[in-house]
Amino acid sequence: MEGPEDCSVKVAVHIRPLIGDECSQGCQDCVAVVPGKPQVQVSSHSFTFDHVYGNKGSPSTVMFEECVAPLVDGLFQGYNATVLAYGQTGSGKTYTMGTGFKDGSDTGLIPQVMNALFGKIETSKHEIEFQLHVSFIEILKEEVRDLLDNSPVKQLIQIRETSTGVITLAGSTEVGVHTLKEMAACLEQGSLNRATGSTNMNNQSSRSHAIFTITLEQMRRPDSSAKEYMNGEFLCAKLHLVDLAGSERAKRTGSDGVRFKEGVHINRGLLALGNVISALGDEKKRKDGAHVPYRDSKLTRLLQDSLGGNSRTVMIACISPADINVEETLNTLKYANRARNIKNKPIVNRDSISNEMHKMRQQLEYLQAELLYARKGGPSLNEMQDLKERITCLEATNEDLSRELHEHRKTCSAVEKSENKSEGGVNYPTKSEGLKRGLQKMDSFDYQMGDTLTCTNSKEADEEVAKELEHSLLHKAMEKELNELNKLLEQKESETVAEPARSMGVQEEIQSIKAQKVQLQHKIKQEAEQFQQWKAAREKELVQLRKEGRRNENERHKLQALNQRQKMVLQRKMEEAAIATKRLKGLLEARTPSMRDTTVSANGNAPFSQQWLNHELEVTVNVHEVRVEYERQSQVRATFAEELAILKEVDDLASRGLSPPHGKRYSRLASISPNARTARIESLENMLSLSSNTLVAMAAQLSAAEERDRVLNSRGRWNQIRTMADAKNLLQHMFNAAADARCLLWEKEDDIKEMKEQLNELVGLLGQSEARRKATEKQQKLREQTVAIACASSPSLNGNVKNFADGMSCQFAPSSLPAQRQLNSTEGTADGTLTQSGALLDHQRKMMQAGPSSTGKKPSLAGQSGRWKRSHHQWLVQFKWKWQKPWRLSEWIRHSDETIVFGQHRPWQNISSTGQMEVIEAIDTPRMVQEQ
Ligand SMILES: Nc1ncnc2c1ncn2[C@@H]1O[C@H](COP(=O)(O)OP(=O)(O)OP(=O)(O)O)[C@@H](O)[C@H]1O
Repeated sequence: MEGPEDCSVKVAVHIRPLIGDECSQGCQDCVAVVPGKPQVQVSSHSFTFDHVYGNKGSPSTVMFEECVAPLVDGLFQGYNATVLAYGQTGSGKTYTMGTGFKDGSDTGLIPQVMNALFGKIETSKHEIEFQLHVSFIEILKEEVRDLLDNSPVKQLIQIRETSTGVITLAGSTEVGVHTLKEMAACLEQGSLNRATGSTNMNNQSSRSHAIFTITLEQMRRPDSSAKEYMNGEFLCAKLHLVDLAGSERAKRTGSDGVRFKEGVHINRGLLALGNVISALGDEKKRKDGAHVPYRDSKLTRLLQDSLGGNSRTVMIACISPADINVEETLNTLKYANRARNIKNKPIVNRDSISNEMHKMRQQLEYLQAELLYARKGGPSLNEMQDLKERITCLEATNEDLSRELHEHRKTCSAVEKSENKSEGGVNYPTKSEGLKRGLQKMDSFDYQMGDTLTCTNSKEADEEVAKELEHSLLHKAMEKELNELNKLLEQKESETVAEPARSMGVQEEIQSIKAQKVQLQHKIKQEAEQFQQWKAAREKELVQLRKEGRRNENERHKLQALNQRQKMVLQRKMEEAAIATKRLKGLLEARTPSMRDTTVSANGNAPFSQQWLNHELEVTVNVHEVRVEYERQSQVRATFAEELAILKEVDDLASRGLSPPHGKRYSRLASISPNARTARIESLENMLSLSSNTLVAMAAQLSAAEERDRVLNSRGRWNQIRTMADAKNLLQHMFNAAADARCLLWEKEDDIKEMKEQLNELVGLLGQSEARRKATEKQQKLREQTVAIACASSPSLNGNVKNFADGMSCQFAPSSLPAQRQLNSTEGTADGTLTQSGALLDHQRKMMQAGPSSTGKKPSLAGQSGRWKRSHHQWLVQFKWKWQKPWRLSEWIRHSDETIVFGQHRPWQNISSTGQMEVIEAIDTPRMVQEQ
């Protein structure tokens, strides 16, 4: 073992772009990178790391060269190394590491590591003998699984501890690999075997920690001169490439139901790393085991070995830039920031025993070879040495030539590419022409669809004017021609009168002129008809357009109103959320009273320790409030975003002259006019950006609360209680608070129960009222028919019967009252069936008995009917009030009985029932009256 080297964990943040789901949810990019600096800004928080990639930080393509390539170099010097990807689900860990490796794709760090590794081996294989092994395991819940196990029945790997305290994995496959292809096959096989599931944020979510370990053994060839980086004979180093499980709060992933059990473990990414970090950073905590998250402490140690300790470690903190994920992003960044403070102690691994064995093995080989040649009488050892040197020389030449060839090929392909590029350049005008055409098409489409109100579309108006002009010119021309023919005819006719001798030739001319005249008249008529037809069609078209225009206009107004209403509601909600967030911020930033201080404060308030407890409870409730609000707002935003996505899709299709496909998704939004669509898109975009700021602010406070909670928990929230008396005091206080809360909860639940019952009754009443309305309508129709028949048979009765019928309908038809008033006025429960309103009546009876009405007078049912004539709403209010203040029950009943206006008989109850009246009563007479 060589001397220690101090090395802190390097942290690089990788910001992936917004992905499909986030874009369709209307998420905004809320992560900014300070230009030219490895600094990330989210909301008002700013973090500095060793590197920042993506989102206009350094390009992701240089991540390998800057962060991982030095570790690969170190591997050849015998240093263990670890690269671990950390972050919430869907933040790009698997993508960054390449542990979802398929079909030889070389995106991701691991494929690049493999390339670099074999590249380096290739250049020094003549000096050094290399052996490579890989293992690929995943830790899912508490189990370690071998991803390279090909057997049909897979055995779980046992974690064992040797007598020297080294943690080993019994039964994990270590595959010896010789080529890049073989190593890639292992990565691919393991990637396919990984446990994946679907979460709200990632369809293909890896639900476990995956550790791909490359073990590199190096033995210097006896004749090697490669001393510059290999002091000893034998080196062994491991490179752990770790893709941790998502670090998010389990609830947000939505991995519930069947996946609940695993959901409990989702935080393990965070916990395991947290454990390692605290274990590495704080010896004391490691000893008392306060941070061991796994039941199996060996598992924790395995992770510690893999994730840090004596290796050079780079942590890539993967984050999503979407505002919807801002809380987890902030948590990740805070975590990553803490990881930078961890100091590891990388060491060069030299195994002295293997070193010795290797030397002896080589010696043995040498002696065996010598013996063989001596027996066969082959070339002497010196000759052999010469031959070997020649071979080495030839191999070196070969290598030089290969390198040259490689360089040459590279140059050729670069030239080819640039040629292709320049050829491709020829296409640009074509492409841009296509784009131009598309734009033109869009323009003309908008132009046509732009305003369908009237013929204000200037093109159509121009056409119309031209057509009318053409018609009038033609008409005038033909009229002129007709006039001329008439004149000519007159002239010819007068000629025949003046000179009858010439009449024979003139008569022919006259006939011809007359024929021409008839033809022309026919043409004029035809043209006039055609014009009229065109005009009628145009009128019809205009009427249609006006109708459509009016419909569009209505729709536009409606949408405008909807936009405004939604915006107002959203603004109000945002304001409420902002107030809650501000309150939470205040609470989080407030100086909390010390829990240890049990003295009573100077102003006579509760002891500081109790104030502390109250404060903590308030923070908890506020955090809950903000979180609930946050979830709600996110949902609202998702709805807006979905609508926006559909509208944009429809817009895009329309711009290409296509109509949206049939289906539920489009049915509601496809038919709105282009103008209304544009306005709605604008409004939705506005609302989305409005909600984004509030969401980010809320998430920032939630993250701060989580951080505060973490700090409190790590300090041991209750550690400050030192004496039993303090504990008892606080316990009593807590008990009181819990009891108060429970009582309040009981009251609220009781209220809810009451309200539900009352709601059911109201629904029942509404149903009855509706049935009555229908029956009365039927009656009204019947009556009208009777009146009509009567009028028809005796016209003299007409006026009287009609007045009588009108009078009756005004008097009796409940439908003449608005529905709400019917419900609130008299019929109410008194008209309802006893079965449906039984509970309420029972209750009422009980109250009657309990109250001063039990003075001996048996309340009449008619009296009860009067009680129910009170507004139901009033009754509800009093009923609720009574339950909230039970001690005022008797007072309320007395008051209630005194003020009740007892029922007045309905006028129709006294009317002698004949004819139609009987029918009305049969339907309208309240059951209460029937009971009576
Ligand atoms: N840099 C990137 N560029 C483009 N797409 C990316 C990038 N990083 C991740 N993605 C995409 O984001 C999605 C989620 O990525 P990935 O599966 O790597 O997340 P993860 O952090 O490993 O999630 P989990 O913890 O759930 O396994 C994938 O569809 C992936 O293709």
